[in-house]
Amino acid sequence: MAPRVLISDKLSAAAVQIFADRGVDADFLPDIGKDKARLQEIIGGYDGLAIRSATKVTEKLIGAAGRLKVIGRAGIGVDNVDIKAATSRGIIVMNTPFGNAITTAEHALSMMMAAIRQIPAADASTQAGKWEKSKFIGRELTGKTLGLIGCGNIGSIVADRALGLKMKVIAYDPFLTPERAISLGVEKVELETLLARADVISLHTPLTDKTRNIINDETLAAMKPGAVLINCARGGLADEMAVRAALDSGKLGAAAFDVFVEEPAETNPLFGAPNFVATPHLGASTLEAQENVALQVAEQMCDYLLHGAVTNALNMPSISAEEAPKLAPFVRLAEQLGLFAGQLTESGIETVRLEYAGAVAELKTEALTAAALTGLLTPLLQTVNMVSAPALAAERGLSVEELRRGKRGAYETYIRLTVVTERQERSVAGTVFADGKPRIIQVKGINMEAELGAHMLYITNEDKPGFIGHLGTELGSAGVNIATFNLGRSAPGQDAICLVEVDGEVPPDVMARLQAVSHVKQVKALRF
Ligand SMILES: NC(=O)C1=CN([C@@H]2O[C@H](COP(=O)(O)OP(=O)(O)OC[C@H]3O[C@@H](n4cnc5c(N)ncnc54)[C@H](O)[C@@H]3O)[C@@H](O)[C@H]2O)C=CC1
Ligand SMILES: O=C(O)C(=O)COP(=O)(O)O
Repeated sequence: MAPRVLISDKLSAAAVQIFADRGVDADFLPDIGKDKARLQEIIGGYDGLAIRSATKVTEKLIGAAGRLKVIGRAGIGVDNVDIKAATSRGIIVMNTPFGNAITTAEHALSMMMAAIRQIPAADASTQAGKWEKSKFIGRELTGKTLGLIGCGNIGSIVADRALGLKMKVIAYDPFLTPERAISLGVEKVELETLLARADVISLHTPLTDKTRNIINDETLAAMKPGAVLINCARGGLADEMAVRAALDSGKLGAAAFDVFVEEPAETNPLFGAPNFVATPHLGASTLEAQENVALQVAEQMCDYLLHGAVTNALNMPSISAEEAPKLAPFVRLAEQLGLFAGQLTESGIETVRLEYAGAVAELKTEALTAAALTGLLTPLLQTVNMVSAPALAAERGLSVEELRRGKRGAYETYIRLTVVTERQERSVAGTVFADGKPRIIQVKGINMEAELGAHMLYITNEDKPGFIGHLGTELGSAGVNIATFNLGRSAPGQDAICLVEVDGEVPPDVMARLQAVSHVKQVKALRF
């Protein structure tokens, strides 16, 4: 059955076309994002949700989205998505980090010019028949200092264009490297310096706990008198009441905002303030940007839903369409190793160590570790997948170690998973043969070669004559058919392990009889 996607915001029709071309059923309901109740009712029927900023993907909505595998944001900001809730339900959240960056940078520059030359007010006055030439005296940008708070994708495009306008550009961004600052032609400064020196300040950070209200009474007081403030990033970066007061007092010469704490902003403390310019979250709204982000998000969502390829996800490492098929058998192996160890481990796991040897070490091992953790946590948790497993493991205080090494021993490539608990260390290793099927090649240091079926018996025993016959008789007389039988031992007469695939569940009374077979130490039924 084709995957189903809901487009719940106003995406360009280009997205609908991509979904259709690639064989994904897409329902284009661009107003439903704003109808929370209706969205909640229907979301359960979809594998993918494509959004812009109007749809709020809350924990409650995610709770009703039983089938959802991917949320695609046609744009940059994902503050309207509860990523933590999505992650713990195993849903990938992806965005399109570059498609609308130029357009948004251009909007920030338009807002800067509009504010500094009072274009909206001059326009209204002129069209009202007044000719107030002396009322609208502006300021020149050449030679002025632009202070960027946040110099990532959009901030650096703004910097490039502002340098073309002969402005001096300074930037406060803790993650901007000195080398990058030099190559952009901007001076990296601390926030206090930026506030003290900038004639125009433009915000280009995401909204986080650190950036919320970064523009407040205190930072406004530290600005130059008559400074101009631009916000085309996120409402909430500036305290709107404080900005209003600064405009009223003349401390701020002008401000131009595209984004507001509450959106849609039908009323706002800033509306009507002197020299204030507003647009309704238009930063990304050009034909070019909307086509870019719609095409990109639709392609990314199709790649994931149809082939398991992951691009621009915020809660999962990227896996290209080329890598996905190479990775798939190792994902299965890693998950089986995790399931194996998870079912055998009774006490609390402290550390999980994954060793990747040979060719597999060249693949996206982060994804394989996520698959191993999925298997490991499956016996403990109801729903877990590669997206949620790393976060769930971290929540449980599990320390995860990854080692990568060249080919070693008889196998071209293998994965070994070691689980360390308070009491013991237990390892299980496996490989993928040319047929693409995973095999277990070592359990607790004992070599063997076993394919894992749906129902397995894991038996530890002493390597003594008579054991196999006795075991076979018990299973046969209980009507349990043996599909495969694999043995390994540390040395003749020493510890041995037996992995038996059986054609169905083994009843508890038969398990008890197997446990009583001579030389058996432990019998455990495992499910894969
Ligand atoms: N108005 C609109 O329609 C649009 C708004 N946006 C918004 O623009 C903002 C920037 O987007 P991008 O440049 O693509 O993001 P980005 O992630 O490329 O850049 C953000 C920069 O902010 C910096 N940063 C993070 N925390 C900081 C802090 N505490 N202080 C100073 N800098 C900090 C980061 O180091 C990074 O360099 C986002 O909030 C995004 O949602 C994006 C597109 C359209
Ligand atoms: O991409 C972003 O972060 C934006 O803010 C654009 O929002 P929009 O898609 O126009 O609702």
